[in-house]
Amino acid sequence: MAALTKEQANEELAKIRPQLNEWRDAYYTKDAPVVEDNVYDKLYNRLLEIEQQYPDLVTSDSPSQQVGDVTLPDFNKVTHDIPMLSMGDVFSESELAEFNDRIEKNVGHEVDYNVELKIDGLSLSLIYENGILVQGSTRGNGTIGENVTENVKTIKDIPQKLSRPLSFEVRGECFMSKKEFLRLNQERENEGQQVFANPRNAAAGSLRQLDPKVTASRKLDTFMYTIVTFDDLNVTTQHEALATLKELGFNVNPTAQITTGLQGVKDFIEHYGELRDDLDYGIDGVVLKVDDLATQRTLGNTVKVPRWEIAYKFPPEQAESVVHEITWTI
Ligand SMILES: CC(C)(CNC(=O)c1ccc(Oc2ccccc2)cc1)c1ccc2c(N)nc(N)nc2n1
Repeated sequence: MAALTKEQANEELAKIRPQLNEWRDAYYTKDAPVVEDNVYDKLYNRLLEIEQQYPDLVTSDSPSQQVGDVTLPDFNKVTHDIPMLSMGDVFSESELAEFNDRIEKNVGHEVDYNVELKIDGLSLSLIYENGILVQGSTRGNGTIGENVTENVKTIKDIPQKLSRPLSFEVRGECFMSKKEFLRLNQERENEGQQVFANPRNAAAGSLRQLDPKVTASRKLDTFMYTIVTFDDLNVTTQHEALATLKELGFNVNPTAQITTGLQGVKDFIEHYGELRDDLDYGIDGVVLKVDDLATQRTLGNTVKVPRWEIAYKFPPEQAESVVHEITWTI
């Protein structure tokens, strides 16, 4: 970044902070985005860049100090003993290479990555006691989320009773398929109701419902991707964790692959960048996770994001008709 004087940094931050806070409030509390994710992400990364250069300019109301959604006042709140982290994100292969270099320098050798599609939904935590689902919650701000247990019990691909009496927490993404999104919006249009802007907002608006019967009337799905406590499971890699989740009856996205170094990652990104419009669920990128869990623990996490994973973000999807026009024009 071109070096800013402290004065210039202060002026730019004074403009960026309220703009990001306004966009975030609309995105989380009203379930309706006012800008595309990549516009928000780019300005947010600019804020982080400047705050990194001048840490004493960070203010408590800066968006970098509040992670994730603001929980609505009318939901019971839950505290996440282990925070639900968000993800650092990159937009180019050169930034991917920088991430990989940082990892290899830190651990001293090449690492395997488990590469996964980044599902464009909302993060969900499920807690089981002796194999029984006892709590479902949203990420909220990462530490305090919303209790949506009764709503989660209406989601058909979430097991209410596991095949083994395990007591643990699992996390994943709750999403609405494109097919269900179109059906729901058609129904709302027929009833003269406001339609949802995109499947992510439709999923958020359906899960964060005070009336579980409304949630039950919407077809929500999940892809689970994290077992938070591994002690009583002999799982040593992220890839094994996904296989264990599937074996226990959770819905797991079938595309995850282990790759060594970056070439496999780039192939995965190219492959699913092309397949994206044909998938029945929204993806907004690809997530690289250091596959070995002990290495993940060595690398640790910052306050907001794990150091051992990164999200490579795709450009925003556009309405089908617009994409065809642009293709023919080119
Ligand atoms: C990686 C993680 C951020 C989950 N992981 C965590 O939330 C998490 C939480 C505490 C962790 O460790 C801690 C333990 C104790 C204290 C603090 C952190 C580690 C990871 C994430 C988030 C969104 C994802 C998404 N949309 N799609 C896919 N495919 N994967 C995703 N993965």
